Amino acid sequence: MDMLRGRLINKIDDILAQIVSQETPLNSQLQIEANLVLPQDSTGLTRRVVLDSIDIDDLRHQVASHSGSPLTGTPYHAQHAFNMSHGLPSPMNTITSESTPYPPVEHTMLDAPHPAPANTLLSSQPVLPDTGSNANNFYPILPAEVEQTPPTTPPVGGGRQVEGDDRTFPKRRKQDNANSHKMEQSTIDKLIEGIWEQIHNPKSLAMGDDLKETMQWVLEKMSGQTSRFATTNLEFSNATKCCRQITTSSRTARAFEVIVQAHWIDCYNARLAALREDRAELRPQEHKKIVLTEACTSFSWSEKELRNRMAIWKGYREIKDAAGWSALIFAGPGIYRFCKYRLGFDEDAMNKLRSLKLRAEVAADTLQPQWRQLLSLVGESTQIHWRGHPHDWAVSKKKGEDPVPLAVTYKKWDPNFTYQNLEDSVIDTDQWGETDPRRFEGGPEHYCKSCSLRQSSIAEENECECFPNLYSPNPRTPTPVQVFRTDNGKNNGLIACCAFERGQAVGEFVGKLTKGLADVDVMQSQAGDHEPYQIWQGRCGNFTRFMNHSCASNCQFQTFSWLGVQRIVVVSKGVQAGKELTVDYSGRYWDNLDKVCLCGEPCCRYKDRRKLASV
Ligand SMILES: C[S@@+](CC[C@H](N)C(=O)[O-])C[C@H]1O[C@@H](n2cnc3c(N)ncnc32)[C@H](O)[C@@H]1O
Repeated sequence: MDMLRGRLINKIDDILAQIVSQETPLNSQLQIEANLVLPQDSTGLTRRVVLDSIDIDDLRHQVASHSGSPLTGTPYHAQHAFNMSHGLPSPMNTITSESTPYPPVEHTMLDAPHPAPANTLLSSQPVLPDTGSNANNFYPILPAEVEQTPPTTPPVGGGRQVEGDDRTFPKRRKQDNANSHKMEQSTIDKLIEGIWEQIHNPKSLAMGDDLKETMQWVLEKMSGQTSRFATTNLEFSNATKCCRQITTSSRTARAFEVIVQAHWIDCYNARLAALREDRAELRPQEHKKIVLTEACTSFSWSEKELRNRMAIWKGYREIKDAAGWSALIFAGPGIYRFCKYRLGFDEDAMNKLRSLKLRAEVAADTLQPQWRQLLSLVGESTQIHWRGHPHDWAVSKKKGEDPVPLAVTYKKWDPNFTYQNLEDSVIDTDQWGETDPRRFEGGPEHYCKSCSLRQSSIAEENECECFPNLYSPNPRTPTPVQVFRTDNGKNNGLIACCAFERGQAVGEFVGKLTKGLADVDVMQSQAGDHEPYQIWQGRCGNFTRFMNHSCASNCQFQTFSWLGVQRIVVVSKGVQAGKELTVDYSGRYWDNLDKVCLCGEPCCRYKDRRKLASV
């Protein structure tokens, strides 16, 4: 029954999502029927059973009033629990095919305090029309489907400079019909994205507390409560902490469960193989029967019950064999459904999982190394394999290809390459002393220049939610991105492990705050009418340093002010999980740069540089 119910729910959910996104006349009804087809040797009749009828307008109204609609890409199943009984939805500088990334050109400090903006990366500048520096030169970001090739920025100064745009950043998509024909993510893609989310969530695996300790802790927290339900602020906060604690411990327990169950399948197979050798006189079916009986006795389950569970556990083992232990451990509750119904459990899915294996291990080892301790339960090595910062490794999208230490990927240009990962920009005190060149003048109160709401580092006082994943009083969680080896001559690039919704911040362009650099890649910016500054990422910064240029980029640089300090934010224009994250470096970057663009887009503006130079 469970399986039937699951299949029906999925089917009906999909139909409902389609209907809601289509035009239907007012007062349309969706009638749900089933046909009971009796065998020919019986009556030969088909009996129609009307199960229920749904008012489409009501349905559409409910979906629209819901905070996340299926049209925004949130899994429909997660939003509406369909009640079956009631029927209503409750690199560079040479013209070659291979570019050199961040060439080991010695950077020169210019004497002039306001250096010529040579070779600067300009954020979002390419989307500006060629009409000078007037603030009204607004080139709007259109929805992805209708976005046009932006006009080329005229040559200004040198090249290799990027800038942040202080106008608009991509807004979250309206819940209109623009997405109505969007394909739903496949089950495997949902599972994979779930794995990435869990790996990048520092709270997903708590180690060391056993259940008894957790219960004791919960009881202590609850002891002073005035009623069974938390009513005061403190009581509610305690209840929330208890709930979080239990949820985290049960997630850990769940990880224990899946690895032990997957391992048990290997034990079962080993026992079967041993029996085949010891009792060669028996037929294969008899060997199987003996082992099943042994297992049923120990589990105290019927054979049917055991077989049902084994079917799911075999799924866990298949996932472990394809994607490795780390993916299995971080898969989360979605894995049960995936294995139970084996929806999309095909060769294509298995190949996706195989190419995920080493990438997931790097992320798990560097972000949540305690995951390895769980492996002692199944006799596997608990040795951490990939050490350091997650972005100290350049991973491969191809299955079986080992991640490479970042420094190795720059060896041919710079044998001594090092990169220091920074959370926040650092001030080049030789240039700026202790003064942050990004700071605007102002009082203790800060209001967002974009949404006009109050910004504060105190949770209760902050109202600005422009980029909550970067700027909010809550601690930041690691961004689900990886540095990867590109296969078209661009050396490294940045890959999105999870989707980034349009308008969502991917990360802040973080590096050394300096000035006067020439002939190296820099971000050029200016806070108000203060002296311009540069952000240099040559040897220190964050993952934004690895974003390649595309003439049809899926992200853009934007200036944003948080607590009176200007930031350069990489904002998504809508990026799917598994895609390379790209920005448009702009004409100013490419000017005088003897490299060709390898973005491969039909609208590429910098692919034929030889031709340009001869004009
Ligand atoms: C900010 S770095 C990006 C990361 C770089 N690919 C790496 O491996 O370090 C910029 C350099 O990457 C390379 N690059 C980025 N986008 C490119 C493109 N579309 N075509 C060719 N090379 C590109 C160029 O060498 C460029 O100077």
